[in-house]
Amino acid sequence: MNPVVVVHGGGASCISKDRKERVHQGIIQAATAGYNILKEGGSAVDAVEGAVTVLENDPEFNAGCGSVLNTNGEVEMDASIMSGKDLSSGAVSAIRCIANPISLARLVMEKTPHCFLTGQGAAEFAAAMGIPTVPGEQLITERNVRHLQKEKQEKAAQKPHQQISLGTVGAVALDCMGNVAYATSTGGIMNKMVGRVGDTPCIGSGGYADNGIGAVSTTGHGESILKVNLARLTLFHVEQGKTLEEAANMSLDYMKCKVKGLGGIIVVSKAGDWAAKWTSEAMPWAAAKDGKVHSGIDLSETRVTDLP
Ligand SMILES: CC(C)C[C@H](NC(=O)C[C@H](N)C(=O)O)C(=O)O
Repeated sequence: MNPVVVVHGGGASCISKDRKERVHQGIIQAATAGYNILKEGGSAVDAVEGAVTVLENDPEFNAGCGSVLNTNGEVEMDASIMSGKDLSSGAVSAIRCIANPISLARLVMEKTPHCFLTGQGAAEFAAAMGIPTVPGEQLITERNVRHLQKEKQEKAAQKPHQQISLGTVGAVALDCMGNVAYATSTGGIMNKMVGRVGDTPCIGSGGYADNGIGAVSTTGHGESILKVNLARLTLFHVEQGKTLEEAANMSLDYMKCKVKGLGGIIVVSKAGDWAAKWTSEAMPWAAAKDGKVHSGIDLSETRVTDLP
C-alpha cells in the first residue's frame, strides 16, 4: 500500500501575504514529517501524531504554542486521535500548560481504559506519564494577545466581525499496512468562555477513522461541527458510495444550510484517495503521496513539489 498523509491548518479567513508564506512552509513541513514516518514503516497513528506535533510547535497555528486565548487571556486546548484499525480513540479537553496535547491524547488512547480525559484529571494523568508542564505564557503569542484585544473591542462596539484567520491543525494518514488514523488539535475559538470545549476532542465531530472506510479531520466553527457530527457524517456519505469530494461537499453544505456553520475537511480513503474541501474563505492544506506533496491555501493556487 502506498502511504498517504494529508494535513490542514485550520479554516482561515484572509491571511496576509507574508504570513501566507510562513503558513505554507509550516504545512509542507508537517506533511513531510508525517510522510517520512510512513516511509520508514511507521503506523498511521505515528504519522498523524508526528505531523500534528510539528504544527503544535509552530506559533503560526492555533494549537499548542500559538493557541488562541479565552476570555481571560489564557490558553485552553483540545485534541483527539483515533486509530482506524480497532477504533481506539483518545481525547483531552481544556488542557493547560502542555506543549503537545496530541501526545497526551495518544497516551489516553493507549495507556488508559478511557477515551477522553478533561481538566484536572487530564493534568494529573499527564504528570503521571512524565509529560513536563510549560509556563502558560510560553504558549501565548503576541499576535493572539493583539487579536483578543481587537475581538473584545469589536464585540463591545457590536461591530459585525468575522473570526480572523486562526489555524486549528489536523492530519489523516494511510500507512503501508492499510491502517488509517486521524489527529486534530486546537486552541479553540478566540474569546471563548473558560471551560468551553469544541468539536476537536469529540470523536465523530473533530475527526473519525475506520479502516473499512477512511479517515477525516475537521476544522471550523466547533458548535456547528458538533451539531452535525461533521467527520462521521462525511464518512457516512463515503460508505454510501460517494466520492471523497462529493462526500466532503455534501457534509459541509449540510452544515452550512442546517446551522449556518463554515469549516473544512481533509479525508483519506482506505484505497489511498484523498481530498481537501472547505466552505471557510481558505484552508491551508498539504497532501503527500508517491514522493510528491500537493498543497494550497485558497482556491487561487495549488502547488506541487517533490518530497526530499
Ligand atoms: C473560525 C474558524 C473557521 C477557525 C478555525 N477554528 C477551529 O477549527 C476551532 C475548532 N473547531 C473549535 O471550534 O474549537 C481555525 O482555528 O482555523
